[in-house]
Amino acid sequence: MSLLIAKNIQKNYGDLKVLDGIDFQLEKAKISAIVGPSGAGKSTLLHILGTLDQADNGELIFDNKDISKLNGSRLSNFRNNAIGFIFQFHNLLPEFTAEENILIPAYISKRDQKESQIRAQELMKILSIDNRAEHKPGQLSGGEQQRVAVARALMNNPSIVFADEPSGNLDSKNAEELHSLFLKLRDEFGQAFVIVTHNKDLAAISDERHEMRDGKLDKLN
Ligand SMILES: Nc1ncnc2c1ncn2[C@@H]1O[C@H](COP(=O)(O)OP(=O)(O)OP(=O)(O)O)[C@@H](O)[C@H]1O
Repeated sequence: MSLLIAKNIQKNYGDLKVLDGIDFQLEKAKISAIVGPSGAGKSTLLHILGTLDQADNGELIFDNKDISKLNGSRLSNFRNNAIGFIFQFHNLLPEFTAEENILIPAYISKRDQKESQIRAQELMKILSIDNRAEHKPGQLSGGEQQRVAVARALMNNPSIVFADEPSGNLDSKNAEELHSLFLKLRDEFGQAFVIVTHNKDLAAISDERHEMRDGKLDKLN
């Protein structure tokens, strides 16, 4: 059964037809890469699939549930519990420690504090940042900051993590480490990812690749 099914997603910005009837599916424990030229609409699609933005038309079915019509607090509750996000620039809060940043989604969802702390500590171990828990983002390397952002994305145990150019701001060694981490999370925890990327290595290790071009999404071999 598919975790996510998107049907006939359409999005225009004024006269600009950015998404022209996109169909997309994602299974559990799969990494799906979306590639394509700059301005093709990759981020727009990712934001719509991740419910950060709304399509003009189309259907979004998450875990067998039609979420296309959700809005307001029901949509934000759904998003905060079912979806994780990783961006190119990690968007960590500079005044908070690594651990506090990781805990933010749990605070928002009012999850049990003790259990959340245990989960945050487990995630920091898995991501090899447990010795950085008390550091603020400014005291962390770029690779460590991005791993904190990955832990934050995983905090509420999302069905799907959406990542927009997650290694776009990393040097090749840190990028490679991050990519290995995605594979580990897929293999050990069945985590599913949708990743927009220009990074050829990341596209190559993904389970499937799609190309955005002229408003359409094509599956590549
Ligand atoms: N809020 C908006 N209002 C108007 N136009 C927008 C908006 N967001 C994106 N666009 C336009 O939609 C098109 C697709 O943008 P998008 O960011 O999705 O492309 P992309 O494939 O992710 O590009 P890149 O690889 O450069 O990040 C672009 O022409 C962009 O200028």
